Amino acid sequence: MNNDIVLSVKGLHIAYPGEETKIQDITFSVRRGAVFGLAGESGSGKSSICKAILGLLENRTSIFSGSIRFCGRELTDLSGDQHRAINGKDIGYIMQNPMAAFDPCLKISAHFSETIRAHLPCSKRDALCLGLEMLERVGLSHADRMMNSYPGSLSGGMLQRIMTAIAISMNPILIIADEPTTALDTQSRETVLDLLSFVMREYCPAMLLVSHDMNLMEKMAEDIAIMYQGRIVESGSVKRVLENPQHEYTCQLIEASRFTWEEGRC
Ligand SMILES: Nc1ncnc2c1ncn2[C@@H]1O[C@H](COP(=O)(O)OP(=O)(O)OP(=O)(O)O)[C@@H](O)[C@H]1O
Repeated sequence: MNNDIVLSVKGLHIAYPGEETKIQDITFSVRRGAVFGLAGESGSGKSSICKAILGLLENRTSIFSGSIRFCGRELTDLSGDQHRAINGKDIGYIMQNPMAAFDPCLKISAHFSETIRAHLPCSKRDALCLGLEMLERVGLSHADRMMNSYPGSLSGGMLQRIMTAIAISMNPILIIADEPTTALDTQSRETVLDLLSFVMREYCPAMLLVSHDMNLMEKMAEDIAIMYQGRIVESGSVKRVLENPQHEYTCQLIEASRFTWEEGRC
């Protein structure tokens, strides 16, 4: 086994009965301390792959086969409880929509306390101390006040930072960041970019970064796979893919991302 490989996905197939798009033959690996980018059109299957890694695909509505190995351990054989022991601790998850990631009825302190105490045998007070430290680390001032706030009273950008703080509080081996810049304005995109760069510099996890945004990929990722209609149509180093794209869809993605950021800067 190559110890440098944290996540290895091989021959993954996912189908939703009745849905036309089938996710087929997905193979890639994520190295320790490196960012692997998964880019592609909407509906090509990126979130489904993340869900498969996290054990969140429902047997009732989806059929999947293939291998997903995390630090050498096969994940597709695990029970829900076994996944829950890994998710949030060894695998941190930064979701696409920060508003949807939080329970609106629970204060931020409860979100920290629940995640940390699910994995560490510590008191509520110790969990909150760790939470406060993490909020400061991701650059949020007034951490005390924030802990006492409900998600609805905070901006999307703040919630994204808090979600990142929760994700890194357990020092995960792998972080999955699913479309972290989608639907953000240019300035917020730059902030998320700084935040993810900070996470990589300080915590050095492996990261699976899912995005349409080739600018983000260029700045963050070493290697990339491009998905189109449920398949990986091109993969390689980000430098090679950007300089010499082989698939027509890759060219469109690069062009669209250039336009988006330029548009935002006007
Ligand atoms: N729970 C589900 N039940 C049925 N079909 C689903 C389900 N989840 C996803 N799909 C279908 O699977 C395909 C892939 O969806 P998925 O959300 O994984 O794509 P994506 O690349 O992440 O898209 P986006 O970038 O818009 O988030 C789509 O055709 C979608 O409609």
